[in-house]
Amino acid sequence: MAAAETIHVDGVWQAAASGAQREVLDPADAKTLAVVAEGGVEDTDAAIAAARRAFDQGPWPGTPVAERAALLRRVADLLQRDRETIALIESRDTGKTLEEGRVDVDDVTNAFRYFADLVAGESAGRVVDAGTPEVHSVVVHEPVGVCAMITPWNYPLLQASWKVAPALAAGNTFVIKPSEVTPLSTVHLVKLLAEAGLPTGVANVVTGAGDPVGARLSEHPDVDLVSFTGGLVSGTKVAQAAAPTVKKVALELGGKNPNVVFADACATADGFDTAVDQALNAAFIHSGQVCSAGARLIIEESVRERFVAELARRAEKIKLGRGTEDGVECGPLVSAQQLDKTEAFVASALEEGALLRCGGKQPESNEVRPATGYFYLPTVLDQCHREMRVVREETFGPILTVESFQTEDEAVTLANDTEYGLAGAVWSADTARARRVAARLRHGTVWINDYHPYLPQAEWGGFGKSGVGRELGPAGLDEYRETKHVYENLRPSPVRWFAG
Ligand SMILES: NC(=O)c1ccc[n+]([C@@H]2O[C@H](COP(=O)([O-])OP(=O)(O)OC[C@H]3O[C@@H](n4cnc5c(N)ncnc54)[C@H](O)[C@@H]3O)[C@@H](O)[C@H]2O)c1
Ligand SMILES: C[N+](C)(C)CC=O
Repeated sequence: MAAAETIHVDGVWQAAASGAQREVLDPADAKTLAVVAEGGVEDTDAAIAAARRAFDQGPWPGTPVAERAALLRRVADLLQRDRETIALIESRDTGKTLEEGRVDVDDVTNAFRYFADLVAGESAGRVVDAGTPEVHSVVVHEPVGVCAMITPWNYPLLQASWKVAPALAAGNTFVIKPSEVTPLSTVHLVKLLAEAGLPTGVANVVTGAGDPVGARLSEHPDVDLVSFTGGLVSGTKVAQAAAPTVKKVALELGGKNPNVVFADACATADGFDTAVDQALNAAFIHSGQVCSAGARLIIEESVRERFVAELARRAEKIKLGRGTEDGVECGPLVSAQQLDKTEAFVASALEEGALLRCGGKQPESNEVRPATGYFYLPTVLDQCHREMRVVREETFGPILTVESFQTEDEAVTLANDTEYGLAGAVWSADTARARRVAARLRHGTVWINDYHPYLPQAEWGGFGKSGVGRELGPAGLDEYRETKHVYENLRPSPVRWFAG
């Protein structure tokens, strides 16, 4: 496979039909990391046609479930074999630390193993009691068909695996379009699928821009389902483009996620230490470029000053640098665009009256800011309120805003005061209160006394404008299946509805 042959159609790695290429940049120094094919409509149509043929005429949809599960387990083994290679690709492409890259590979592996076990453990269908022994009635699941998958740059392989693993488990074929910013690990995954023995044409990849590649996938009549993970603006366009063909649409969009801390969680030294540490983890892991980032700290007023002072002290000590270097805790932002966006959010927050507690600029030291890398200091903005743009919109950068409350009702109102509804957390030493608040939060995932864990067995997705549908868990498999009722009359006879 030559450098720019990153389009995979019908088992063949190839360059873009137009010959166009794109440079993928290393966000730590803005230098070229790789050159990939810049696919267009022609490449996308060819990939869809291959996936269509593989679904309509190929063996995969009819492959016994046990064999599909076995293939998924082989992919999991290959992912673990290549763990260091993939972690390095992911770290250099996204800027995240090598250790975060390793965790991603393990989570991806677990997703493949989970969906293998899930389908392998299912019964072939659900027998329905039709009320008479003369009828055999059964509800079965079948693959949806050709799936289009569009993924973001922050967790390229992880978000791909939450689509690819259930889609294959269910017997679908697919075309995947990774983010043009970070396409490299998806290309590697598709190579592993071939190595594991997936039939030709089942897995196709087109590297290229959202428009035209993602747009074409969304509108194409031969695509039966489009599963998108990314921002609200692009997700809305995908839904609009998909509507005329009434294909299934799954959207995993952004969040503006509250991290609610009650004073009782901070009553002991250990409790205080844990809540501060986890607030840092919530907001700044992967430089805040996480859909579920706890970017809004909503804290009980009585502990606000002590909590925020300690938080800012620790945030200032976060070690920035190239994600592959030992000891580095936060890498750069992924692109110049993300850096510009972060700077603009901080500037608008300060204009609107926020109090800067730390950060608020790029690091000055060359040691942590090599050449033109896209680094930005972890930033804490105190005295924020709901009218501020930085509180309402997803910043997707290393910015933590602080709001405070006096009562439980006020905490819940603030936490739900967002058009999104992806994730959030509540910290309290009072179990009854923590559960009461969790029950009132309008978010797809709620953590009590924790932040960020997700499990392949548990559905992931959002309320409100955080999306439509769920990934992971049994519902994450059902996204990729049609449900069919087969009603078999064992003693057919005339119904005589018509006399003649
Ligand atoms: N809910 C989740 O699980 C989850 C997970 C990760 C990221 N995200 C969200 O993703 C966003 C960050 O990722 P991003 O900046 O890559 O998002 P993005 O919306 O800019 O891009 C996502 C993908 O959509 C493609 N795209 C862009 N325009 C398109 C169009 N018109 N038609 C079809 N596809 C198009 C892009 O090329 C990319 O592959 C954040 O909002 C984040 O919250 C959500
Ligand atoms: C879904 N998650 C948390 C892995 C990545 C979100 O950006």
